Amino acid sequence: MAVTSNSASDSDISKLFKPIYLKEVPRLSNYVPNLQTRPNPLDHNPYFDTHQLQQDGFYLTQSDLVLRQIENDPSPLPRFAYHRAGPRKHIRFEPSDVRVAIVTCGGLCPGLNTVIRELVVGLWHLYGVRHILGVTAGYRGFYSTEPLPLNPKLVHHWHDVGGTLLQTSRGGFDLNRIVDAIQNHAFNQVYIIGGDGTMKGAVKIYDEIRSRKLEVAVVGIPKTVDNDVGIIDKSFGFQTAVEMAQQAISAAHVEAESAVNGIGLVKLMGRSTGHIALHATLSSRDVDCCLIPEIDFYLEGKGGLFEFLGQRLKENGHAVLVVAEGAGQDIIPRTDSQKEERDESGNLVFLDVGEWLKTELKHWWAREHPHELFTVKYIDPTYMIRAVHANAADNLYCTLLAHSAIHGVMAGYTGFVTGPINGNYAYIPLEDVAQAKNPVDTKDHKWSWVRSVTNQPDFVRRSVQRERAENAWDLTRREGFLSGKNAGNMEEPMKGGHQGGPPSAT
Ligand SMILES: Nc1ncnc2c1ncn2[C@@H]1O[C@H](COP(=O)(O)OP(=O)(O)OP(=O)(O)O)[C@@H](O)[C@H]1O
Ligand SMILES: O=P(O)(O)OC[C@H]1O[C@](O)(CO)[C@@H](O)[C@@H]1O
Ligand SMILES: [Mg+2]
Repeated sequence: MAVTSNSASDSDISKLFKPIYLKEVPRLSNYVPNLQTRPNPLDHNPYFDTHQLQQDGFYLTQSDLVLRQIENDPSPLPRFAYHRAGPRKHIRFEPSDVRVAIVTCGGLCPGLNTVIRELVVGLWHLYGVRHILGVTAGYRGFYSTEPLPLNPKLVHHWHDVGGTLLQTSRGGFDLNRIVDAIQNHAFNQVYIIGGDGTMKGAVKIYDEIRSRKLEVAVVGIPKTVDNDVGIIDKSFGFQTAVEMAQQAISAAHVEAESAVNGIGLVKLMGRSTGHIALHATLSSRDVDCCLIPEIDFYLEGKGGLFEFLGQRLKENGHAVLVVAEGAGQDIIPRTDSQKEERDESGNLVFLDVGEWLKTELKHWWAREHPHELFTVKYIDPTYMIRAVHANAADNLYCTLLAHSAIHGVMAGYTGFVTGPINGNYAYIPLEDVAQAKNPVDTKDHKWSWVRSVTNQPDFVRRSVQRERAENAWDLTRREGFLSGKNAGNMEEPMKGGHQGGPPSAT
């Protein structure tokens, strides 16, 4: 179909479109010689209309693609396409030979049990696989515990339960012992469900399996309540977490409104990204200020948080403040040992930004208005937003994810991740997903929308000014060193540990 326009000829329009590059996903046949091809057992599945299966369109082919960038903007960045997820006419595994391992790693996320359930049920009923084992307690479970045999009857109610009934853990990634265990148990399909760290581990497992030339397919199913995995539209469990966060915000609002000069402070999960805080703020509309890791903020002085909250208290008598756990970590004073503290997976242990803000708010008020009533009600729902079962939308999402993963693996894809891109499920190279991050884009309209809803200060401009001030300081210092002048007299610029005053250059 030709694209037409009133202002340009067809050929002019076609020149506007940038080329599209296909992101190929590895296949077992790339390194396993003489891999057999078999008809898909769905051909004879009583639940599928066999006549319809023979029609074009049910089985997906190499030409079924999903575009990552559906808008055609003038930026020089290339556009990418991925193979669409779904059943293929031919598969690469004999179902009776399949031995499946399913593992969950990292923090909890609503929907984990749904994904496990749907993997088991899908493998069993769609492809007739009977050897399905759950590796317990995360990566370390491969070499430290006996796997748990799974079947549809056992997992029947799992989608109704929060957490992961296979258990999870952080740390314990011992590559050789994991791949040895995969060999010893004769697993030939490994389904790895986890977040960014888990996906990095999955890449290493896939590389090792490939270098040992094992006939083992590896698929990653991205899980993260923080929504910090890139390329895919959003991760499962995220919507449920945002919904749960509403309850905390609503309680904070009630508490704040019922007090004289009341501040309701809610801390929400979000280690390096503020998606939960941002989405909860936009959907709640009770929030006066939202602080996320992607935006620097400061407390005192012109344009600071205190000035803004003071104004809100004057106007409305109360204010609600939502803060993502990773926000402000660079300005909370910490000891040297706190600077080094890491969890078992190597993630930096954060200080409680909510507790810190609560204390600072109280000090500020006592200083500025010593004779006026003031209350801060701090709500930290932490695990309550993720230790629940998935809502309806996430349950459906988890089911489609699990089935997409199964179809891809049975077709012989490996080293891949499945997830929705622009609403269509796709197969994406594992390595790409392990590297991709998904920070909140503070330059796009969604963040502007947050600011228009809250009217909070433009910390962006301030932080840019601070950056400029620091760069200017660096330049001066370098020049000082080069010219040998004043080098020893320079003071350090304001960094972590200060009380959040505005940059001196402002
Ligand atoms: N770079 C890495 N290489 C290999 N394994 C890793 C790497 N990073 C993390 N892992 C392993 O992946 C597992 C999960 O990692 P982590 O605890 O960081 O959670 P995650 O998958 O990022 O999930 P989330 O952060 O959403 O809770 C752990 O067993 C950890 O040892
Ligand atoms: O206390 P845990 O289980 O390590 O998990 C906490 C972390 O997990 C996450 O939910 C996901 O990474 C983060 O938001 C949070 O920092
Ligand atoms: Mg992580």
